[in-house]
Order: sequence, then C-alpha cells, then structure tokens
Amino acid sequence: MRPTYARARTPGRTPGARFNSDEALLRQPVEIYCRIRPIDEAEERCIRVQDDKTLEIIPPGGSLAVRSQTQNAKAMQYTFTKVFDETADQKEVFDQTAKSLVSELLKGRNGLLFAYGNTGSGKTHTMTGDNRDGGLLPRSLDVLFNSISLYLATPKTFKSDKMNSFDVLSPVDAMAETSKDRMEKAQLQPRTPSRNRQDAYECKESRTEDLSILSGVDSDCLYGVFVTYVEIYNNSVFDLLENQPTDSRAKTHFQTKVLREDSSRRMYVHNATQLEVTNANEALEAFKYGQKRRRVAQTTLNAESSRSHSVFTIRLVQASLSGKDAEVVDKNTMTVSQLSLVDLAGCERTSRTNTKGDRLKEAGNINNTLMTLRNCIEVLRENQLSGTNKIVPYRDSKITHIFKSYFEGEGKIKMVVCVNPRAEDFDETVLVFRFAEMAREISIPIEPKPLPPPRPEPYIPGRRRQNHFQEEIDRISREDRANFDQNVIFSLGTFPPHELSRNADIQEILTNLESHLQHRIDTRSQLSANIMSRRTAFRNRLVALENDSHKQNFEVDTLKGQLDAEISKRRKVDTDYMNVRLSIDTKTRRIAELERRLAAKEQELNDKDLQLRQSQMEVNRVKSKYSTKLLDEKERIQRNAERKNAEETENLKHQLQESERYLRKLGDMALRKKFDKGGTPTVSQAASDTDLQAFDLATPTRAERESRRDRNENFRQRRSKSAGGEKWLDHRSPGVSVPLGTVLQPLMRKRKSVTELGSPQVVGKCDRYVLTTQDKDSGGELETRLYKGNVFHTSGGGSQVVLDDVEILKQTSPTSVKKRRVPETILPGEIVDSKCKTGIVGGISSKKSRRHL
Ligand SMILES: Nc1ncnc2c1ncn2[C@@H]1O[C@H](COP(=O)(O)OP(=O)(O)OP(=O)(O)O)[C@@H](O)[C@H]1O
Repeated sequence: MRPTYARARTPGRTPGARFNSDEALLRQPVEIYCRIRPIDEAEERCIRVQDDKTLEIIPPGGSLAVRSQTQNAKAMQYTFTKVFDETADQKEVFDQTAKSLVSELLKGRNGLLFAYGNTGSGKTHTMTGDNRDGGLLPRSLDVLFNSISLYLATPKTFKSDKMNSFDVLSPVDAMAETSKDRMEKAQLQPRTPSRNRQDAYECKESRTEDLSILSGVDSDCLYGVFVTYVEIYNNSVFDLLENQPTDSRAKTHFQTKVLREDSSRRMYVHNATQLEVTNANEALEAFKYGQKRRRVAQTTLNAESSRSHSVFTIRLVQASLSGKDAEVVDKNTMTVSQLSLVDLAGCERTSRTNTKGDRLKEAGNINNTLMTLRNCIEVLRENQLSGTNKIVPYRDSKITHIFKSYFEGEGKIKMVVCVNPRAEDFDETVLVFRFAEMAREISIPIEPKPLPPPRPEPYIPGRRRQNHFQEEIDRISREDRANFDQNVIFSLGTFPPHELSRNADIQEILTNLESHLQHRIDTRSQLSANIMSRRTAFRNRLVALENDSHKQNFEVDTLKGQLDAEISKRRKVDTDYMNVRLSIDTKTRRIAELERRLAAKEQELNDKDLQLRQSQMEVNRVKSKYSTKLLDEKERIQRNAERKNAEETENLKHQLQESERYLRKLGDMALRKKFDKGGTPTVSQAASDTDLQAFDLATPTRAERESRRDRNENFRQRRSKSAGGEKWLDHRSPGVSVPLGTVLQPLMRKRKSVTELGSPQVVGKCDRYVLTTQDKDSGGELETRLYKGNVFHTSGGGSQVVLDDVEILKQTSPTSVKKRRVPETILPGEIVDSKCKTGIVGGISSKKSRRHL
C-alpha cells in the first residue's frame, strides 16, 4: 500500500499568511555576548571587565598596534548584551543565551546562534563543552526534550519531503515506514550511521544533563525532532551525518552538497541527512558521529583547532491533534521551526600559527569566509544607518549564503564572541571586538509570529491529558480483572464430611479435614500474597498518582498565578483602555469644539474678505475717478506754469532792454562828463544813480504786476496808491545796530519805522512791509537782510503780509582774510519766524532774492 502523504507548508513565509500587522513592523537588534576564557593567573592580560555589559581592552607594550602607532594603540571600551567573565560556567552562559532560543523554537520561531572568535578562544568549548559540563548544544537538546518528551509523535509521523518541508503520515503509514526502515537498517547494518554513531557516542552514562523544563508547551500538539549536521570546509558544504563506508578510503568519497532555496525562499542544504531523534542522547549521538568526521588539526595555538565551520540544526515539527479524542494529527496546523548552532572556525594570523601547506590554504579560506561575514554585516549596517540599498554579498561565501534568510528576518540572531584575554592576542582581539561592535549596530526584522491556525472543531485545551487519565483508569481495571482469578475463592469447595458416628473412620476424617484445611490455608496465603502485591501495586499507583496530582496541583497553581497575573494585567489594560477612551472622548469633544470655532472663524474671515474686496473695488473706483481729476489738474497747472514761464521770459527780456537802455544812458553820461570836465561824479549824478536803483526796485515789471494781481485776487480791498504812493512799515528788529548808510537805499518815501509791531492795526495802516535784520553770516561778516512784502487788507478787517522779496546786504571788513563764500539757502519763513515773533497772518512766499555785496 502506498503511504498517503499530507503535505503542509511551514507557516513562517507562507504567501498570504495572516500576520499580526504590528509585529510585522518591529525589528530586533542582533544580540552579542562576550565570553572570556580562563587563562593562567600568571599570564599578562589585556582585557578588564568593567561591569556585566562593558569591558575595556588595554594595549600591551609589545603589541603591533603600539609598535606601529595605529588607532588601536589606546585603551578602548566595548559594550555587549552581556559579558561573561572567566568564572562564568556553561549553565550560566546557556541560560542567558541559548535557552530563550529553545523557548522560541517551541513557539514556532527560528533561531541562529554563532560562536565567533580567534583560534583557541573557546568557541568549541562554549558550543559543545564536555560530558561533565555540556555546552550550548547538549543543553539545548536536553531542555527541548525535557519539555516535549510527553508529547513526542510516533516516529515517522512527520516525514521529510527532501525539499526542506515535511509531510504528515497516518499512524498506520508511520508504523509501516518504521518497520521498513528497521529492515533496511538490518540489511545494511555494517554501514549504517546509527551503528557508527553508537560507537561514537562514548561515556554517555557519565553525561550531566540539564534538567530544566520550559513552560508553555502546547499539550495538544505532537512534536517531532530532526537534526542535521553540516560543515563548510574550504567553502564547500559537506554532510557530516551522511552514511559512509567504514573502509579507509571513505574520506575520499565525501560529496559536496549544494545550497538550494525552498518554496518559502529559505536556504537549505539539498540532500543533507535529516535524522529523526526521540531523545537528547540520540541527538548527541548523531552530533558526536559528525564531530568525529569534522576536520580538526593541531596548530601552534590550539591542539584541536577546527578547520571548518560547523552548523548543527535542530528542527522541530509540531502539529495540533484533532478528532473527538485528539488522536488525529491536523496537517493544516503543522509548523516547522529550527535552531542552528554554528561553531565558526577561528580567524588566525598565519604568521603566529606557523601554518603551511593544507593548513595555510584552510586558514586562508577561514579568513575569507569570516571576511565575507564581516562585509555582509558592514553592508547591512550601512544600508540601515544611511538608508542605502547596497547588495549584501551573502553569496560570496557558503556560510553567509546559508543564513541569508536569517538576516532578512527569518529568525532571531545571537552571537557569542569568545576571547582569549592574553596580552599576546591583543591585536586579533581588537579586530574581533570591532566586528562585534559593528554587528551590534544592525537590526533584523522580527519574524512575524504566525497567528494560530483556525481549529476545525470546538477546541478544549487539556483534553489530551484527560484522555490519558481515562486510558490509565481503563488499563488499571483491565489489569485488575486479568490479575485477579476469582475462581480461586470459589475453588475452595466445602468442608469434607466430618460428622463423628459410630462407624466413622476418625483417622480418615481427620486426614481429609487436615488436607482440606491445608488447602484453605494455602489458598488464603496465596490470596493474602495477592492482596499484598495488589496493595503494593495500588500503593505505588497511588503514590504515582499522588505525585502526578502534586505536579498537576503545582501546574494548576502556576497556571492560576499566571491567570491571576493575566487577569490583573487585563484589568490594568482595561483601566488604561478606559482612560484612553475617556481621553479620546475628551479630545474628540475638544476637536469638535475647535472645529466649530474654526468654521466660525473661517466664516468671519470669508465675510471680512468679501468686505475687503468690496472696499478694494470702492478704492479702485475712487482712485480712477481722482486720477482723472489729478490728470486734469496737472494739465491745468502745467498750462499755467507754461504761461507764467512765457511771461517771466518776456519780463526778463524787458528788464534786459531797460538795463541796456540804462547802460547806454550811463555810457552817454560818462562820455559827456569825460568830455566836459573829468574827475569825480557830481551829487546830481549820484542822485540819478539812486534814482536808477529806486527805479529798479520800485517799478515792478508788467509780469510782476500781473503776478501780484493774481495773488491778490481774493482780497476785496486794496488801498489806492494814487494818493501819495505806498506807505511802508519799516520794521527793524532791536538787534539792528550797525547803520545802513549804504550807497543803494530802498526807496520808501512814506515810511513808519517801528522796532516792535505792537498791534496788528499798525500793519493795517501801511501798504508795504519791510523787516530788517542783522546777523553774522557763516564767514563771520555782518549781513543785513531786508524782507519785503505787500500788505493786504482782508474783508474781515484784518491784514495780511505776503513777503515776496529779500534784499541781502553784506559788509565785508577790508582787513579780514577773504573767506570762501558759502552758498546759502534763504528760507524767509524761518527767518521771519525767528526774528519777528509778532503774529503775522498769512503765508510767506519768496519769489526772488537779490544780493548787494
Ligand atoms: N571557558 C573555558 N573554560 C575552560 N576551558 C576553556 C574555556 N574556553 C576554552 N577552553 C579551553 O581552551 C582550549 C581551546 O578552546 P577551543 O578549542 O574551544 O577553542 P576554539 O575557539 O574552538 O579554537 P579553534 O577556532 O581553533 O577551533 C580547549 O582546551 C578548551 O578546553
């Protein structure tokens, strides 16, 4: 009959598998531990442990770093997840490093543990240990089997499909496979690895087992354990558990294995032997068998130096039981997880190990592989720190290629860095620490935990144990019935006739009675012995049950404790949840309120915006209206200015003509005088000069007259000048002290001289106004200024003076040094303000200024 296979996939990377979305986002750092191996007290050390996480490495005088003054030539501190000093024992190292990986393995998660370090630093010791004190590998197997031994599946229930996955066989098929296997082994007995392994597994009795049990094992699951053991030697993969002929040429027949990717894109060694083991010793037997075949050699630094990288993998297959009595393996719930324990070959400086020939080639390959591991970690770190996407060179070496999927999030990675604290090893140890520091900085995506597969039927936890109890009770009753022969009681029969009569043979009666009683006594002792043995059996069973009950009670108490803790945790979570809900509600209300306010403000803003737009339109309208007006006004002013300019030009032309006429007259007079008498000019001549000046000052040009008429067009009244001419108000400020007897004098026939204006009526009685001031100019010379203006009488009876002329007289001392004349700006308004504090109504305009020097 062909076996019926039920195929199932590993859930870790199943396409479309349901993962907890939060978990999928998390990453975990690579955990790096450091173990310092013990050395002789007398030996010089270069490592000092600071605390349980930090150590310091101090360069010794003779080290290469100090001699060549590299950057390593100074004391440096390195931090690890945990530092194990020289006193740390194997159990402590296991409990802190690999135990949690075994626990994860039971939960369906993968793990990878490297032992890394220089040659002779204690990697193999940490990984394997010895029979008295096992290392990480035997302890992992012990703890795993201690935890699942009750729930191991019948051998061959899980069968490897040779493509890195497993099939599930029915119990009948599994039994058939087992017997077939036995028969094959019997035929090939001399060549089976089991037999070899049996030889290889020495001193197993004296092995000290780790007795720890992990909690959290699903008692409703069946478990199967498989192991593989491969080595990577000179960058080729060899199967250490492969069946080999025992003859001397066996080593030459080792076949290299290839790495393949399974359907879940997980790397595996194709065709590597996968042994199913049912206890730790069997697994260790396989390990020791492989260990014997692993390449080791004697070097200067280690008597048994590993020349290859070894990978021992424990694969745990688990599947839930279904069916009414939990007797059928539910193939849909099958999970495969694995823990790989890697003992790397130690990096070494060939100059120190004095290796030659094959050893030198091996050392080169070992160093190359470790260099690739370093490169991969470096690129990974760079990608993570700087967000680059460089290709990680996993394929450059078999050891990195095989664990590629771990670095991509297939499982948890831990590394135990082993170091020799000897001062001589300083230069190599620093490099190891550098690598460890780099590896610490990378993080691996956490393998998403598969959600529990849906149960096809109502699932009652613990029913398997309940069934087990029922089976035990049935067995005991069956045994009881089988062991107790009830016929014995009924075979006693009745007493022989023992009535005494005259004819009775007393001797015969006594003999019969004696033999009957003897039979009864024998039966009774037989029954008593039976009862005793049953009592003992019962007592033993009772004790066993009592123990079991104690264990159960303890388990129940633990579970109760866990339940209580869970309940209180749940309560806390509930409270937190309520608080969060409350806070969310408050925040939601606040957000709603803020949103409402925001909407109101937005509305307000829109209204304001509308208003603004309307006002803007209004402003534009007014602007366009006034800009038209402004243009008109500008045109008008321009026209006026042009007209006035033309008049001004005309006026100047006229003045020029007058001046020419006057000069001609002067010229004539001078000629006449020359011809008549010669000598100084006469008084009449001076008078005519004065007249000439007076004419110039008093007779306004036609343009001036018109301009004045323009300016005064608003005034209703104007004093007639025909009756006696203009009357001047000669206002001299008190500061005028120097006499003004200059040759040219202003023509003021009628004048009233005042030093203070007193009342405005004084101004109202005059037609013209002159304000005389004296002051020193910027050159220190005396300067006299005459500010002249017209007096206008307003309709309200007031007066207004409009200043329209300034005369400046400068008196220069003949003895003074001639100074450069500084041009100045005349601001009549300022001067009038400062010199004459009496209020004069009206503006001041200065159209021209004349200077007489
Ligand atoms: N923690 C320790 N306690 C006691 N002995 C140790 C310890 N670590 C290492 N040793 C001893 O040091 C020696 C070298 O150790 P081991 O072979 O484990 O080094 P290794 O790193 O595996 O070297 P290689 O890389 O060359 O294989 C062994 O004799 C081992 O027993």
